[in-house]
Amino acid sequence: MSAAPSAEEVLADLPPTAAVWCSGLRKRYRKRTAVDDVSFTVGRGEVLGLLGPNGAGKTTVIKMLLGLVRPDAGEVLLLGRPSRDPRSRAKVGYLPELFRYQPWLTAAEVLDLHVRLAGASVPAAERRECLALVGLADRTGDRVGGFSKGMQQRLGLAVALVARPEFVVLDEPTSALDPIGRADVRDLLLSLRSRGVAVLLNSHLIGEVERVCDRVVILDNGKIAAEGTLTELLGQRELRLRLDKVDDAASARLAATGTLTRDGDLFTVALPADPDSGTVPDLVADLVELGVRVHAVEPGRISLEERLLDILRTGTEEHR
Ligand SMILES: Nc1ncnc2c1ncn2[C@@H]1O[C@H](COP(=O)(O)OP(=O)(O)OP(=O)(O)O)[C@@H](O)[C@H]1O
Repeated sequence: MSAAPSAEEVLADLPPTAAVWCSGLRKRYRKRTAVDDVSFTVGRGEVLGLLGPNGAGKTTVIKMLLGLVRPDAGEVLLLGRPSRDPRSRAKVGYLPELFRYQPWLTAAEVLDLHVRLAGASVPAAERRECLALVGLADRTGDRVGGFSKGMQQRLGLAVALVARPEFVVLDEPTSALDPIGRADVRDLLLSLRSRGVAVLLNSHLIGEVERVCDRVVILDNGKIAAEGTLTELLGQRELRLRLDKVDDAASARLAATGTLTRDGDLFTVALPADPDSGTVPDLVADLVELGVRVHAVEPGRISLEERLLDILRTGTEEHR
């Protein structure tokens, strides 16, 4: 008869817990309520965007998740354990909003220091790769005191990523970066997600959040004003086409792509939730083939920025 599995083996067979689970988080500073009854989850491999105006409570939530601020009420599980447990904290990478590294250290030394602080063992080649990943390959031996703001932010990203985290928290990771740097961070986030690493992204650059996040939590006055996937928050993707010479066959072709509405020569097709890359070009090619004259084709869905402003304005009115 085989021996009964150990508790470790039983745990290893369970589905992985969420990267973060928090429930009923509250925090007051004197008379000011910074965070009021906030609950959400970040799944493994999920990129969650945390949005909201200045002072909404985003950084306070992040600090409570990481055990850096003690909540007045509520609970947090980080990688399945209490957030103060060093075993979970060792697997979390954090880029704080305000940070400053020791100016007398070189980039490579800053990374070495953080690897040691995390109690991790990361081979030198991997540490160098990490600096290369954030675009600092040729500055590894330079002192941080001589770095530009954007270079310091890149180093901060390397620090957050170097100890092979399972959950990464990035508080305004691109505020000092140039457009190429921002695009690099986007690619970085997508590659983390593909490796099953969960990411919590706090950014005022809403277009950036819209491009990379699977789900968004919007905070306002310390409370969750809205949350959901982009499709839940923004509605389905639409395609708007300005067409003429549309006969029955062309109408049928349009309707086969998604629910069709028409207003004169403006046709709107609600696209499937996850259209493949051929959906739109195939439709246009078929319409042309059917003799339709295609004057314009444009995506139609409100942007996350418009939706955010709408939610915050409505919230404010409800508040009055
Ligand atoms: N240590 C503190 N002492 C007193 N009040 C604080 C402290 N930290 C945060 N607050 C207050 O809590 C509220 C939320 O602040 P928080 O920094 O979490 O907002 P935020 O959403 O991250 O803002 P921003 O987008 O400007 O970074 C603010 O009213 C702030 O003044």
